[in-house]
Amino acid sequence: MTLRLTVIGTGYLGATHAACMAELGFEVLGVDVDKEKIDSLSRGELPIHEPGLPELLRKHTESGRLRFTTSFDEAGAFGDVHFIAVGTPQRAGEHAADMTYVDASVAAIARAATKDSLIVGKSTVPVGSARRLKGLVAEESRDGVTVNFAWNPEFLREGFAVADTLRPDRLVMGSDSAAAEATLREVYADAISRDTPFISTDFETAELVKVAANAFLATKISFINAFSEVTETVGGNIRTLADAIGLDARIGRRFLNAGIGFGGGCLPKDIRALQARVSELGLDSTMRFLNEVDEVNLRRRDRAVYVAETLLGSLEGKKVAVLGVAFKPNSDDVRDSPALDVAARLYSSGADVSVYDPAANANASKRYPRLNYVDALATAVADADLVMLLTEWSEFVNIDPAELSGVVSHKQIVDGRNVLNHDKWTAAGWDIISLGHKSELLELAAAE
Ligand SMILES: NC(=O)c1ccc[n+]([C@@H]2O[C@H](COP(=O)([O-])OP(=O)(O)OC[C@H]3O[C@@H](n4cnc5c(N)ncnc54)[C@H](O)[C@@H]3O)[C@@H](O)[C@H]2O)c1
Ligand SMILES: O=c1ccn([C@@H]2O[C@H](COP(=O)(O)OP(=O)(O)O[C@H]3O[C@H](CO)[C@@H](O)[C@H](O)[C@H]3O)[C@@H](O)[C@H]2O)c(=O)[nH]1
Repeated sequence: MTLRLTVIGTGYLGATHAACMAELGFEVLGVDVDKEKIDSLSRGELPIHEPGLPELLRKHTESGRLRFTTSFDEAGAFGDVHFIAVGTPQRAGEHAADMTYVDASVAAIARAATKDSLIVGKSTVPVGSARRLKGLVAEESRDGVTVNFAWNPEFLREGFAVADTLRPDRLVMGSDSAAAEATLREVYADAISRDTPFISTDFETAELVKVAANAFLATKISFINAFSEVTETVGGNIRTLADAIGLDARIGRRFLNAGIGFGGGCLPKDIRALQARVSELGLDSTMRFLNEVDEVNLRRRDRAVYVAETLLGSLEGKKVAVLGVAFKPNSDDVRDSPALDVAARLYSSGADVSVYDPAANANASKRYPRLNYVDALATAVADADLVMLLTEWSEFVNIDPAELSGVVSHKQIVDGRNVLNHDKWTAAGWDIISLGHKSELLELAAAE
């Protein structure tokens, strides 16, 4: 009989996992404590922006293969495998991860399970959590019901979440049970049949693989961004530098795009949680370099604000058009978004900030309601003293500068993501300043 799956937590990760598992042929029940979200998903309406996901959600809610509930009792009676996909945000005022939601959801589903089943953690957690949670499951599960436990970290990227889930580049599971491994191999049979590497290991390795991957990616971005501080001072082309080192197969070109740095619901909080966890383990200096990774990253945002302030003399009363506030293109996610942070800081310094993002305006306006959100690029840039491209949506990368030329007050643009063609913009009479590049214009403005 085909396995029945539940996915507990139906946010960016859980909604994707649930719909993709339905696409693979499983009967799936999504569970969340957020009733509004569950109602929306039950109607086949996706409350987030994720390319390809609305179609899958509609298809499988219509077919009945994918349902949603707020009831753990229903989930406990239904599921053979329960995936945990709830949030592990940074604790307020601390670096450590908040495990409240994971603990609560694992305990709740262990209590509710009325048949032998497997709980599989997917959320990103501090090392040592899985072994502790396995103990919690043993305490909470009912007499006569065997509830097994495994850890299966998730590596999907927002914007590519569907493809990454249906065609992952690797599968990692931590467990101490052959039965748990056999069940997860059944869940992932489709990917395994295409020779996707399936790494079966212990709990600690599985948990660490996840945070190590994100720490490495964050380090790679801050590495190139640290060099961008050098090229901003001495000259040189940061993109050519990245291309040239990226051609060394040991280094690779991906994740060497300099700009305003990384954000989102994962990399920033995960490097901080990793540092906090190793400090708890008494290894205070082991991950100290991640402090620097974080610092370099945050300095990029300072740089973007500095460039705007310097070009405009003072921000007071100046009109700045911000293009993009999502933490990356093809997403509506503004968690720890560098772009939104910069926009908010420009506003705090007195600028009149017009924001246009193809998908993230609504989420951004919940966080910073005072910015002026508009629903078209042309409206955002109208009469602007300065245009700042902060998230590299293709709509912005492909702008024809001639089309904006008559619309703005001053033809000056800051490329916060290093994606615009300087020659094209300069030929159209624009002053263009890219983060990571030395600029005479900026030096002149700073000297004034
Ligand atoms: N977003 C990603 O791309 C991604 C990728 C890999 C791993 N992760 C990890 O996955 C986890 C979830 O991330 P996310 O971005 O989907 O977060 P999210 O905030 O979008 O979703 C979390 C969901 O969990 C729900 N929830 C909270 N407590 C619950 C409970 N007790 N029972 C049921 N539902 C509950 C919330 O209502 C919310 O809908 C995090 O640990 C994150 O680090 C995320
Ligand atoms: O060269 C680069 C690449 C990325 N970024 C920025 O880095 C952030 C993160 O980008 P990305 O990693 O593509 O997005 P996420 O969806 O947050 O995915 C990361 O975090 C997820 C949650 O843990 C993991 O599952 C993924 O594997 C991991 O890539 C974004 O702000 C990007 O703009 C750069 O500044 N330069």
